[in-house]
Amino acid sequence: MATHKLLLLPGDGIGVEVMAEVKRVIGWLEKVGLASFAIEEDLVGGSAYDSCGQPISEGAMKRAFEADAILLGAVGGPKWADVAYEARPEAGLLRLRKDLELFANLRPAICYPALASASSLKPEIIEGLDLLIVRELTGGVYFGKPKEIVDIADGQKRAIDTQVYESYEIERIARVAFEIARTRRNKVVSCEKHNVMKSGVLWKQVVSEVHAADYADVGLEHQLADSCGMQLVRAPKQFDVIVTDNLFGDILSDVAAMLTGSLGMLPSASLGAVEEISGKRRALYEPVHGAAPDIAGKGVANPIAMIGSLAMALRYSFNLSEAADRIEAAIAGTLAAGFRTGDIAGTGGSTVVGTSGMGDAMLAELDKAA
Ligand SMILES: NC(=O)c1ccc[n+]([C@@H]2O[C@H](COP(=O)([O-])OP(=O)(O)OC[C@H]3O[C@@H](n4cnc5c(N)ncnc54)[C@H](O)[C@@H]3O)[C@@H](O)[C@H]2O)c1
Ligand SMILES: CC(C)[C@H](C(=O)O)[C@@H](O)C(=O)O
Ligand SMILES: [Mg+2]
Repeated sequence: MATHKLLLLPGDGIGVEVMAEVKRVIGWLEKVGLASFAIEEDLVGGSAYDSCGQPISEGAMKRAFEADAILLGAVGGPKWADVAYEARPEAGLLRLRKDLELFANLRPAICYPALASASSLKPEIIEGLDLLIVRELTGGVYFGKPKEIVDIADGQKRAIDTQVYESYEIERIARVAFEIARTRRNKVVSCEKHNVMKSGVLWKQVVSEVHAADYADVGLEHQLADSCGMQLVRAPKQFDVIVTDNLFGDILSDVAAMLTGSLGMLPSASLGAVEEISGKRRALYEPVHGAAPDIAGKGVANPIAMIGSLAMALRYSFNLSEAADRIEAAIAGTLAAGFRTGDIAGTGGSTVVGTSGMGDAMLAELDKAA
C-alpha cells in the first residue's frame, strides 16, 4: 500500500482540539490497514507567530510544498488582535492558499437526516439538502493590489481594497464547477454582482463562454450574489453547485454551513491544478469554521467538520474512496445513534458529548462497521 505524505497544521484555538480527534481516526485507518501515512506536523497562525514571529515559518512552507496533502485546523483568536497586519494569524493561511495556488475551494453543505431539526430553518426546507459551493480562492479582493490605508487631507484616512479578476482565473474555476456538476445533478448557479462590479461583468461573460464552448449539457443559471444569499435561506434545495468569487464564496459558505445546523459540520477542500506529468494536485483540507475563541480550551468543539475534511483528503488526494466512505458513514451513524456536541445539542440527540467524546463515539462506530 502506498504511503502518503500528510502534513498536519492544527493552528489555534479549537483547531488543535479537533485535530486531536482526526489523529485518532488516522490511527484507526492505519490499524485496520485502510491507509498508510508519513505524518509531519507544524505550526500555523498565532501559534507560529508565538514561536517564530511569522504566521507560518519558511520550514513549514517547505513541508507544505513537499506534502501530498495538508490538513489544517483553524487559525486566529483575540490573543493576536494587536500583531502587525502582515503577521496576523490569518495571513499564514492566506499565504498557504496563494503560494500553493489552491484556487479551487470546494465547500459541500449536506444535511444529515438526523440533524434536519438542527437548522434554524424548518426541517422540510432543509431535509435532503446536498449542495456544493465552489469558491475561487486565490484571487479577487483578498489579494488584489493596492490594499492599504493611506493618509489624505484634513487628517482623514482612506482604506483601499482592490477586486481583481483575470479571465483565466474565472475560466479555470468555472471548469472545476462544470466538471463536478456533471458528477452530481448537473446544475451550476454562477454568482456575482455584474450590476455593480466590472469584475462581475467579466465573471458572467467568461462563465457563459466556457459553458457554451464545452459544457452546454450542464444547466447554468446566473444569480446576483445578494439574491443568491436570499435564495439560500428561502429554498436551498434548488441548488446543486454554486460557483462564485473569493469574497462572496466566503460569505455564502458560512450561510450554507448554518443551513445544516452548525459551522462545526462543514469540511472543505482547497485544490490546485492537476499537474500534467504526475497527475497530482496540491491540496489542503480544512473545516469551514474558525478557531472559535468563545469555546476554545473547553473541550466542547464539534470535530465532525475536521474529520469530514480528512475524508475529503482520502477521496480527492489519495483515491482511498473506501476509507472515505467508512468515515462518512461513521459520521452519519454517530449522529443517528444520538451523539451530539453542544452546537447541535437539543436536536433529537440523546447523548451530549464533548470533543473527545464525539471522537470516542466515532471510533466505536468505525469499529462496529469494520
Ligand atoms: N479557516 C480558518 O482558519 C478560519 C475560518 C474562519 C474564521 N477564522 C478565524 O477564527 C477566529 C474566530 O472567528 P469567528 O468567531 O468569526 O468564526 P468561528 O467559525 O471561529 O466561530 C463562529 C461561531 O461558531 C462556533 N463554532 C465554530 N466552529 C465550531 C465547532 N467546530 N464546534 C462548535 N461550535 C463551533 C463558535 O463557537 C462561534 O460561536 C477569527 O480570528 C477568524 O479570523 C479562521
Ligand atoms: C480566516 C479567513 C482568512 C478565511 C477566509 O476569509 O477565507 C475564513 O473565513 C474561511 O472561510 O476560510
Ligand atoms: Mg469564512
